[in-house]
Amino acid sequence: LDNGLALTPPMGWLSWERFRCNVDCKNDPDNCISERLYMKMADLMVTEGFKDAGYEYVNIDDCWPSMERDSEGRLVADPLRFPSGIKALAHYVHSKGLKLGIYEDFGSKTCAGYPGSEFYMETDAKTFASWDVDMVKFDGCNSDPKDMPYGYPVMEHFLNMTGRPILFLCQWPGYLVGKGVKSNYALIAKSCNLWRNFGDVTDSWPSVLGIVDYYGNNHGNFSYFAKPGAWNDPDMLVVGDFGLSYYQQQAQFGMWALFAAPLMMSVDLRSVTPEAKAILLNKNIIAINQDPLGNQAVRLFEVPGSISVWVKKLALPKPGTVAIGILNKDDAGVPVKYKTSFQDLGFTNKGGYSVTEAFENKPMGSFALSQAFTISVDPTSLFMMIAQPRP
Ligand SMILES: OC[C@@H]1[C@H](O)[C@H](O)[C@@H](O)CN1C(=S)Nc1ccc(F)cc1
Repeated sequence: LDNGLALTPPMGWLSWERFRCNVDCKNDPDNCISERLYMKMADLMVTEGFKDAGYEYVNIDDCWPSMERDSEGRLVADPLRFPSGIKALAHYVHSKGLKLGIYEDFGSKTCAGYPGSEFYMETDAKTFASWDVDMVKFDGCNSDPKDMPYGYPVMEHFLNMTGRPILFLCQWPGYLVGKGVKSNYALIAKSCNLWRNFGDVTDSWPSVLGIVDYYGNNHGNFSYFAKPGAWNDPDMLVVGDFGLSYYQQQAQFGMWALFAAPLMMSVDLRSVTPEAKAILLNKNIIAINQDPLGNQAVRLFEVPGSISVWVKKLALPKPGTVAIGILNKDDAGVPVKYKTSFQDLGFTNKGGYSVTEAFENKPMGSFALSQAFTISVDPTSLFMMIAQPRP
């Protein structure tokens, strides 16, 4: 969507995967969906260095509103859980130099059964702008997927008419998967700054691999529609949660960097471990994700159940630079040894490449174009290197 926003993939924090629809503030005040939770996470994004690393959105998801709209048909935040209101919360988040995201749904109700935006899109767009909200995630539950190619552009129009720059996250293509309705990615990229095109991530390695496979298969060639202002969204990061091993957390972070995905953490920043924090703050990997060229990685090939090789073109530190990821899905004990050369990978720079391992920023030396080299990739891990063309 050409609204001047998201020129690089958005970065931030989103409550859903880690906090879900916990509305029991009476018995669980520290973890329920409330203004206190978002204010706390905003505070920690600043004090723990996430803001400095580029994370800027603090996003509310489902379950925030009252079950009833007001007499003017406007959405109202739950008064017990958001007593100050969304506008005050937005101002608090802005006072920290961050941005606030909110959630609604194209249908009659949200996925969790809260009031949806159907028949209220103009009202809701105006309400969000009046609250100084910076991003809207527009879900697709309880709606007819056939209406989405008409409805999502209309919501974008209403948001645009408010005159406030608001990042628009569409769930549109994700609801067309398996419905026999082909996604029109040209129209989607014209109407949305980012779009979820597959199922919800959960806190598990199989869930992450399912998304990786979908992106590798690239049905409808959606990866070619990624560009500044328009991004494929493989859903949240679960780095720092419970289900992934250290190396699997590193692998998700690296793969999302290669996807040019929004980097939306869904983690309790009050208890994130130093290891998980180091992954989330890895400057080298964030630079791959935020590269100004806005190219999304494609999978060159895959050995089923074993390694797959992914390439993302970069503009920095100089044109011709590429990030190369080698993902090993194999969980049978020993590392997989992968022998190749830049020529075998389809590269052509006559001077060869100088290579750095990306996670630890360790120089690997220079390789002539046809020079063979072997990479050892540990089980359920990602090896990531940056290759710069040599003159
Ligand atoms: O309720 C909101 C929640 C989150 O916003 C996700 O990111 C969205 O993809 C939608 N969503 C959920 S749980 N959607 C959903 C997930 C599984 C299901 F069987 C029915 C609905």
